[in-house]
Amino acid sequence: MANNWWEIQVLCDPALEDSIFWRLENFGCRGMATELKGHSCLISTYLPQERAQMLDLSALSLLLRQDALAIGLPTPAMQWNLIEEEDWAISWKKHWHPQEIGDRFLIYPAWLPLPEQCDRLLLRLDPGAAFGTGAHATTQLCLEALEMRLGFDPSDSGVQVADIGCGSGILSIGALLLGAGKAYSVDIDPLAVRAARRCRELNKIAESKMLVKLGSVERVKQLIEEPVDGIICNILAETILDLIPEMDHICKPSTWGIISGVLLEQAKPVADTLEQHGWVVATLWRRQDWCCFNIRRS
Ligand SMILES: C[S@@+](CC[C@H](N)C(=O)[O-])C[C@H]1O[C@@H](n2cnc3c(N)ncnc32)[C@H](O)[C@@H]1O
Repeated sequence: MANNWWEIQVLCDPALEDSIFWRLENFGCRGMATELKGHSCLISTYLPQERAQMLDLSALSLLLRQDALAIGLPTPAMQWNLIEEEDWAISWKKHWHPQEIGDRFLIYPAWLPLPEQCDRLLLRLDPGAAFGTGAHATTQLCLEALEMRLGFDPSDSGVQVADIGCGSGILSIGALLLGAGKAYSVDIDPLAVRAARRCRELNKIAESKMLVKLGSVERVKQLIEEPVDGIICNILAETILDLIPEMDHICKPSTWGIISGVLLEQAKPVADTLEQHGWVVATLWRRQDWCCFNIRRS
């Protein structure tokens, strides 16, 4: 069976070679090689694609930068790309299976025949190259947080949510399946926008109920007629820190938020920034190295 691989390259100060090797090895990388490039060292290694998602690789890159900063060395530059001749979108389908998340959801690959019986909310996906299969801890935390928020009250049908960084649209679709009335789903990646529209169709959701647009918080601001009831945002902490001030423009005193994509060690600056912008962190959930903030306006 053919596999795709992440090819990871790190250009670093030679003094960092050992610690970077250690990090990469612990991450599950194989076949490491180094070569000198002028005064720098280029480490190349490979990781089976199913072992990591982009968010994990971004987190690894951040960790390498932090290691270097801690000992006063120049920060390394890490880049990665998928390699394999065959079309990986076809290849990874073989590895992706239905997955139960929380108490309510069954994430279900689009290409499988529908189950005859199912007592869960069937969330059908064909994310292609976009993030959001439900396999990542942060996506799971957000879906579970949505379960706590929605689905108990018939008035949820009036609830409007903004899904910032929607990827495949998994969280918007989850919110709508739980009873929310409308989702504004935005992403800066055109591939994600295409995938989210495809997944909207797969789940037979009307376009008017799930607006999928290229952009970010500012795009939601243009689309909405009134502030949203809920904000869902699963992006890396660095981006979230930039987006928090923007969120003020789309919320009202009763707006709640579900914020994830944050590594545990980044929780404090994110919590501080949220508080500075009028949010109260009601609960902080963790899974593996990741956390999810359940927030509300103060
Ligand atoms: C970790 S994925 C989350 C996907 C999906 N919401 C989930 O929970 O699985 C983050 C997504 O945010 C998008 N993104 C990154 N920066 C963004 C920004 N400033 N505004 C909107 N989307 C952004 C990326 O393109 C990516 O699709």
